[in-house]
Amino acid sequence: MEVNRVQTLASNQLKELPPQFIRPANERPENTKALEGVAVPIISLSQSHNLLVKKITEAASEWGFFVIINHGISKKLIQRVKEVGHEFFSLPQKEKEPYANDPSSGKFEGYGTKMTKNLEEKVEWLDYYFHLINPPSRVNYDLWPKSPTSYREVTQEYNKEILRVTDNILELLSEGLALESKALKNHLGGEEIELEMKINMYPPCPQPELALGVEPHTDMSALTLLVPNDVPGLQVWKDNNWVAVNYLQNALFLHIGDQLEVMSNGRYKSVLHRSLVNKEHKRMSWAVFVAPPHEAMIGPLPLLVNDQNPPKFSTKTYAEYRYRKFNKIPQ
Ligand SMILES: O=C(O)CCC(=O)C(=O)O
Ligand SMILES: [Fe+2]
Repeated sequence: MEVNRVQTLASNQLKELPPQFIRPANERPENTKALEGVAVPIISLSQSHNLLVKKITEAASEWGFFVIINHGISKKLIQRVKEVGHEFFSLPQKEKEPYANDPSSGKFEGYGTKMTKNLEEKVEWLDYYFHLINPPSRVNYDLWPKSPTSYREVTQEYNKEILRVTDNILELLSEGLALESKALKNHLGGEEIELEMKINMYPPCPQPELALGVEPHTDMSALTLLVPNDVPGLQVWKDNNWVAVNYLQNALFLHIGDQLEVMSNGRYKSVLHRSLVNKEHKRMSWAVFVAPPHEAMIGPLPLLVNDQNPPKFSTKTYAEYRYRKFNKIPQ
């Protein structure tokens, strides 16, 4: 199947944005500017435990988003993750196409570009690469880029490090709900917890004020840990405004996703976010989605509901949740 890649379109020195990328007026960045002078929470993981629990719990409840520093993942490793992703997308087009995914037939992993079925529906200005990275027993390494050759080793090492940080964050978030520290991780499948890598590639865009990189959405994961390149673009929704997230070298941008909002019965907020694109510069970001196995039953945790706090969300398998979200069926 022939897919028009955004990267290919962008390489044609377009002066104008093709119509399928032009957002309705009320969605355009030029009409929905981010609020100036608001800073997102930045949290150091190396501070006193009690203070850390308090800060993370507050940020997860009020923002559903925070920036993590002093997380212990080396600058060098983050740099290498970015380099191997960058190298893959720099390959000639014909070397990338064999990795093409096909979401319409359930093949989500691989190299992808969203397409429209009708002209009303607008598309996003990006290509991506999506694949499972954890647990190792479920990973199909044939679906990972084979070029550059260091891709696999670097990504496996990053998986280990992200798992370690995830464990730490889930413990702090459990404590913030007055739960036993392993509670959230256990409900997310314990050692079967799934991590998925999505590399987002946003080529320079001729009219960025009319387009979106990714449209406003909440992640369906439990958590998402993201590192961008140094081109700004991520914005989070807070108190009825968009707030731009500044680049911070070596930091991890943490999003609370839908599954943690459900499990916490709404105490933690799944953050609405979007990304903008840039006229001169290519933007890239590396998102790791942390999610339960598809067969896991996810609902408000029993210890968090009672007569005064009835469940705000229904309980269903993660597979069912995903199916509904993809097909825009109310949960
Ligand atoms: O590129 C970004 O900063 C955000 C990407 C994103 O939200 C996603 O892939 O779910
Ligand atoms: Fe997202």
